Order: sequence, then structure tokens, then C-alpha cells
Amino acid sequence: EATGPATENSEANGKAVASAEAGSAAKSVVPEKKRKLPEDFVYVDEVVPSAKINIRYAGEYNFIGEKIDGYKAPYAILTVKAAKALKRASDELGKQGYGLLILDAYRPKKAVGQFVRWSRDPEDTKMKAIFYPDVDKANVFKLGFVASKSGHSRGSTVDLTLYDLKTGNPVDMGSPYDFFGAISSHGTKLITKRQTANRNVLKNALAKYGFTPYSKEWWHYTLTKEPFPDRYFDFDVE
Ligand SMILES: C[C@@H](N)C(=O)N[C@H](C)C(=O)O
Ligand SMILES: [Zn+2]
Repeated sequence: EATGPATENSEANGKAVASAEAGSAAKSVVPEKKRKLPEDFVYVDEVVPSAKINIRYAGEYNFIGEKIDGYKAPYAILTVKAAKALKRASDELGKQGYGLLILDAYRPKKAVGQFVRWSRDPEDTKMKAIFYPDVDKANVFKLGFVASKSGHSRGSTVDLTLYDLKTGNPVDMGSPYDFFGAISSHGTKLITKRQTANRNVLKNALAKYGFTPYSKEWWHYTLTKEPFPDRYFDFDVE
């Protein structure tokens, strides 16, 4: 049995998932979508209605422990092209009994700016025990766990996992979302065969519809033929 950090089904992550699922009860407090998105962008729930959405950076349960700049509401936004590809992957996964749980999508540049400022403050280790117990936060960029120019800001990168359509529970991927450590890499030997198989279900479906995985983070995928390969956007998520 692999040892390591708590998985998505564990108590720590259960809190986040519970809050995601409480999302339906709390819908009235989620601000109405108010932004006319830039051309070629779309709210993901309007293209992939079966997806659950729990945008961690719009709340406090994330590696910093604060709401992140530019996330004014917990919406997932992507380019139309990426959202449509995700819909095709989701339809295929649906036949295998899985739905998608989206944890981050388009990320404004100002959010990345906050990540950079956070990494330079050694005093602030509020979420270290949960998200980066074995890593010095000053090194999260160098180690590739966070990017100072993130694909997320180009609008065709998504962080996501699977949930079981029968139970509604997230699938066990062997390490929690945004756990910065070797156990989050594709191909790690630190997880069980079942957990590896679960990661591969997600990877194979997304690869089939044009997404490239990221070796260090099982949850992070970029549309290979992205429509804005050189543009980094900064409009708010709202
Ligand atoms: C921070 C994490 N969720 C992530 O997305 N990491 C990649 C490397 C990024 O910041 O683009
Ligand atoms: Zn990511």
C-alpha cells in the first residue's frame, strides 16, 4: 500500500469537495455571471453541464490559504475550443461512469502575480502541512509546481479530476489536487496500481481529444493546439 499525503477522498480534501457539493445549496450566494467574456471564451458549465466545478482559488482552501486575486466568483472559464474538446472527453468518460470535476481553468495574470509574491514571503506557511510539506515554498517555481507565466492565463489549460457518476465522489488519484511533491507526477511509483489506473483513465480520455498532460501534476492539461499560444490574459473571473 502506498503511503503519502491524503487523497481527494480524505478528510482534508473532503472539506473542499463537500463545499463544492454544497455549491448547489449555496448557489444563491454565488454572484451572477456578469462579464461579457472576451471573444472566443466561454463559461465551461454552459458547454459541459455534467461537470462539477470547484474553483479552489476562488475560496480559501488552496495552497496559499486565501482567496486569490482576480477570482471574483467560482466560475470555470476556458476558450471555446478547449471547452468543446473537454465536452467530447467528458462524453466519452460518461460512458465509462465518470464525470469531470474542474478545479481551475482560465487564471488571470494578476493571480499568478499573487503566487509569486507569496513564494517570496518565507513567514507565510499557513498551508504548508497540507499542500507542500516537503518543499521549500521559495522553490515551487523552480521545481515546476507553479508557473510564473502560466498556461492557465492563455485560457486553454485546465486542472481537473474525475468523479464517480454513481456516487458523486471524487476518484482516488493517489495525491490531492495541488499537492506539490513527487507523488503528484505521472508515472510515480509512490501510488497504488489502482490510483495509477485512475490517473490513466483521465489522461487517455483527455489525450484522445487533444490535451497534453503535464508530467509533474496529474491534474493539469493544456489543449495542444491552443488558440492563444502567446497571449496571457488578465480579465477577472466573475
Ligand atoms: C498551481 C498549479 N495548480 C498549476 O497550475 N501549476 C502549473 C505549473 C501552472 O502554474 O501553470
Ligand atoms: Zn494547472
